[in-house]
Amino acid sequence: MEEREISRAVIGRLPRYYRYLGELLDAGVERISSNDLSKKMSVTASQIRQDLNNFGGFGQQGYGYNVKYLYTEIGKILGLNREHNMIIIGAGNLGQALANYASFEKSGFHLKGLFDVNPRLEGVSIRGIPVRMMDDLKTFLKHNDIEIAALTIPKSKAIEVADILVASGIKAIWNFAHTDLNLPEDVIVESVHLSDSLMKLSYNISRYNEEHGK
Ligand SMILES: NC(=O)c1ccc[n+]([C@@H]2O[C@H](COP(=O)([O-])OP(=O)(O)OC[C@H]3O[C@@H](n4cnc5c(N)ncnc54)[C@H](O)[C@@H]3O)[C@@H](O)[C@H]2O)c1
Repeated sequence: MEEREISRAVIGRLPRYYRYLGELLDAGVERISSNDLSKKMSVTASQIRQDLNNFGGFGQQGYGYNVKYLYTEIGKILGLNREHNMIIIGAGNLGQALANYASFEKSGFHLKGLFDVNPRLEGVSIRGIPVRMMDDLKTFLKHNDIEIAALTIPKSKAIEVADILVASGIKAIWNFAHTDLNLPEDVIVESVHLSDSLMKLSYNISRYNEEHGK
């Protein structure tokens, strides 16, 4: 496939296409028109055509899209055709919830370790993965090929711990701590703020109430 610069907005929509196409595949659907996909996803058909044309037009006029091909190609763009090993730093409420969510494995994200500073968590196992102490982190990273670290620790510790991770060779951080990490350019950071999503929900509730005179 031809390499092109794809806008961040389009990239941001790809996981959703990937999810829907995966469901269609599971349901045995081989082809889908942009109109049908549009109805399913509540996105305009022209948006779908525009987005998917970025990748050299997977669709054929009159035939619709080949679901498996599109799913595979979007998966490749999202890097899901490779396995990713990850660790979680901070085995508290959120860290344990992430560790318990087995579905990440289906997309090729393999949880290899959980780390914390709380000695009471040492030896606790989540889905067979023991919580290790931070003192063991450097040695663990030396002997295991880990690409991603999820940071689910208090904000006050995030910068210090991110620096340790980077010094130990981690190249990607999935940051849940509510703080910006100022890391070298070759370290990829994706920050997640569930509260942003909740605020969007709140905005939509207010808008709905206004429109309906409530
Ligand atoms: N981004 C989001 O959407 C979102 C949602 C919920 C929570 N959070 C954030 O995630 C973090 C964790 O939340 P939680 O509810 O799981 O808290 P928690 O207190 O249950 O867990 C935090 C864990 O981090 C450990 N820890 C503290 N310092 C550490 C260090 N230096 N190295 C390793 N582990 C360390 C603690 O011992 C504890 O087990 C907080 O910063 C919280 O604000 C973010």
